[in-house]
Amino acid sequence: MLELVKEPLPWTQTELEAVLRSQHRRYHHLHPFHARMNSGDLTPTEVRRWVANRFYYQKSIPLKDAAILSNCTDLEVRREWIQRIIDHDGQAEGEGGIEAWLKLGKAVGLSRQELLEDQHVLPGVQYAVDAYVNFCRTRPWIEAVAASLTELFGPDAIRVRLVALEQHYPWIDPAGFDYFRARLHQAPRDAQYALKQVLKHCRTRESQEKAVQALVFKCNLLWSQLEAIEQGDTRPQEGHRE
Ligand SMILES: O=C(O)c1cc(C(=O)O)c2c(n1)C(=O)C(=O)c1cc(C(=O)O)[nH]c1-2
Repeated sequence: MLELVKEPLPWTQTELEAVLRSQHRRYHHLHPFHARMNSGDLTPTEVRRWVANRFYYQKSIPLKDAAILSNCTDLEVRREWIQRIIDHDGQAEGEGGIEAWLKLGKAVGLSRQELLEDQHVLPGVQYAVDAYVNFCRTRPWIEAVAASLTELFGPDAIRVRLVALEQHYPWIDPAGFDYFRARLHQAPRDAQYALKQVLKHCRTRESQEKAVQALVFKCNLLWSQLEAIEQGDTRPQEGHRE
């Protein structure tokens, strides 16, 4: 007898948005490392480890956005999305988010060279971030757009972090915090645009579930990144090898 396989009904846009927003529970603001950062308990070594390793994420963001552009067949989306690359790279020397993160590096005692040469990048961070770039290179562009939706949750976390850094870490030059201030207006704009695209393009239940999976994947990357940073370098140090 022929059995009809019932496709699950698509979610409405409101339902899809609610499922996407509910992934907040997986976001890295809940990680113990961020909790310790916000209560002022990180040592200078741990702050530097975080800044140096997050720089690897920051500098990979334009690579993943360029990958999205290269896969995106929609001219209007490309026209908007390109702004993200400009925000990070700037349009001239001394501009852009990557430069601002280098300034944060300087404020915590890390040289440009140390950051640009990945001198302190942990294997776990490198693998996690590279997996995100690879995801955006190989998956349909709308899934990569969905993965960027962690930025729906970012501004609240950054607001709390900014106050905590200024309050608990007086040894950091506050000029280093400009990066976070810029993200407070860039991230909501970016997240709203990305959400609009996902709601518009993901109309079947299958594509909607793929979008949610992409967001979960991205939350897991951010979580793994902090796990590695929390753990620190467990490799044998130079001179201690057999
Ligand atoms: O500091 C943070 O907690 C945080 C989180 C995220 C995020 O949620 O992915 C981003 C950023 N910062 C950020 O600075 C940034 O440029 C950025 C780009 C993206 C993205 O996936 O397109 N996420 C984030």
